[in-house]
Amino acid sequence: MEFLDLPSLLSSSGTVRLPGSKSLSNRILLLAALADGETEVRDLLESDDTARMLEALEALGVLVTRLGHHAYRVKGIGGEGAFNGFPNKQLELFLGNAGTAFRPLTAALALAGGEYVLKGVPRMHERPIGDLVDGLRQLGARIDYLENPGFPPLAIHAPAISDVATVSVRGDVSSQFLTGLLMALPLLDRQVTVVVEGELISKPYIEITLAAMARFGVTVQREGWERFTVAAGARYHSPGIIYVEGDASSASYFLAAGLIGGGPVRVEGVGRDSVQGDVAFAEALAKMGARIDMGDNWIEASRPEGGRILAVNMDCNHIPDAAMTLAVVALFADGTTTLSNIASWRVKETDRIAAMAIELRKLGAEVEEGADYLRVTPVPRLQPASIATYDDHRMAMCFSLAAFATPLRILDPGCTAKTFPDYFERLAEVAVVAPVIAIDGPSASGKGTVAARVAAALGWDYLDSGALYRLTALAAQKAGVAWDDEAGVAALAASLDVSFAEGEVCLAGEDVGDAIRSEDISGGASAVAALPAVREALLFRQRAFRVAPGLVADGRDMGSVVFPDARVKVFLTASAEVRAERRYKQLIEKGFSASLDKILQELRTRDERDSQRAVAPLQQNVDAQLLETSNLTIEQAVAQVLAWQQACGADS
Ligand SMILES: O=C(O)C1=C[C@@H](OP(=O)(O)O)[C@@H](O)[C@H](O)C1
Ligand SMILES: C=C(OP(=O)(O)O)C(=O)O
Repeated sequence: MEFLDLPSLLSSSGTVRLPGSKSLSNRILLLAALADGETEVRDLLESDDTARMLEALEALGVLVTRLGHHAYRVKGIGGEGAFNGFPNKQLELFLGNAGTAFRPLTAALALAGGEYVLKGVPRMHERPIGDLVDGLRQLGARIDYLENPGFPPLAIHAPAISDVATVSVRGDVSSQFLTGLLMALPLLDRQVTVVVEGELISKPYIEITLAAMARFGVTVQREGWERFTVAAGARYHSPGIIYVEGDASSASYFLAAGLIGGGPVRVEGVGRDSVQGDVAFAEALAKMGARIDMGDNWIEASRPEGGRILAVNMDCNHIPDAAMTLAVVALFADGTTTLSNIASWRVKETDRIAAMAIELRKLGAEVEEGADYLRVTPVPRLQPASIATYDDHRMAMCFSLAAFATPLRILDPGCTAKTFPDYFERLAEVAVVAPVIAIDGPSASGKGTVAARVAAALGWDYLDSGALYRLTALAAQKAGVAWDDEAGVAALAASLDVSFAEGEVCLAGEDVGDAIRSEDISGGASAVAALPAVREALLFRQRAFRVAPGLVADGRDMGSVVFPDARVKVFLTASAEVRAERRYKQLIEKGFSASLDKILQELRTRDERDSQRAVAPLQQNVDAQLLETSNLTIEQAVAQVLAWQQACGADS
């Protein structure tokens, strides 16, 4: 599985231009398709969810022209006279996991006339749609469930339109059912009132629907949240050019980064004037201690000097998507945070209450999960973990913020494509990562000594990566896990409790420097090194050393594979003769007998093998500084690395 390893994040600041709002993009595309005239949609979100809507509209016969720079021209199919439906009347459509495509298109196609099959990804087939179908059937729609009653996939047939004037729809599972009905009603050309049954959830999304319909010339009469009436003769008319606001839910990750990492972090594209309910996330964040500044089209979040992050009890029904971000902010709070009235989380991209609880616990937090709430109690030190994302873009995005507390691995990071394909690139622009100095070099070059001393001088952590396979073999032996038990050894490798200092290698607090050099463990090291899952786990374990204030790592592939983004990369070497002499002196000092000639011979053979091997051959990378230490003392070599580090700036 694809993964992305995030190092510890130290601080945040900067500005992010938000991608277009998913909720607005898909509504505007559908309304533009149903309207008369051409609509130029600017700043459209380009992501999986909007791609599904665009594909569907084009398959239905709507002419869409891509103008570039997130602009699209949609030629509406509306016009004078009765609505005749879409040009293509018999189709199977695949709508992925896009609720904002599936629900509104179900309603529009059920009333438009035609034979359609609507499908999605397996998870979409577990997301309810029965309340919408029930509402549409009252109007005469003919819809069959192809698998489980109440769930997609659906077969839609030409309707036998009834003349009822009032229909009811349940609003307590998803507001998208009411949205879908309202958007489709102008196709009927007569007055219909929708009565909402049950407490409507996610209310601000209905405001988005009403605002979008209004931009296309249809005003819905409403009585609070209970009754909505679309008048006879209501028709969608193109507004000509329409701009899509930035996505307020996507803004939540950056605003939260502003609070957790200090900020200020500014998002552009939404602000005071937004029609999206998720701008209320800013208020929620303010309750947790953020300083929020807002303009017409921007919001900025920061942490006041010396400010703490405060635990809250909050009803999050009005911000179901952005509230997931609060659950991760809660990891940094000064007590227990409770997010309530979020039952709808259970029927979204995944069961988000369950998924959130499982993944937060992996980091060490204490979590209580209820039918419609989540309670998070943080711990002083979070632990590195591999975070599963359940094909849920928001799981990937909100958990990235936990990197302000610990390095972590995000599994399947590509799932952000649902609404935010380049999320992690944007995050990298506003987050400062823990610095790392990567020192690679041949054996006996003295890189370990230099690296450990540089780390001590800077007060940073030190990683002797060369010892890790040996340590894994030893840890497995101690735990009674066989060296060929791939999953067992990988699990141990991922959570190896090791620490390094000059001349010392500790496993669970015990110095095992000599134990890992035994012949037995050497054999174990090569056995476990052959297991792919162990290699992957150790890659993460190495990266998990990258914590504040910084890391000095030595090995053979530190700069090329493990920390390719290290700002200071050093290739530390010395002539084979000098290295042989250093090794010889070391052995003699320890009381071993040794032959200089033999050591030299062995070193040459090893150098040859290391530089010839196919995987990560030992060589100086183009971006590494050469530190030739044949004529340098250890102190001089250390001073040189420190000078390079300083030249990179204090935050490198
Ligand atoms: O109408 C919309 O654009 C949305 C409504 C909300 O769903 P529910 O009404 O199902 O809570 C929200 O979670 C979803 O991401 C988008
Ligand atoms: C619930 C979400 O999506 P959908 O539009 O598919 O309902 C979401 O984006 O968090």
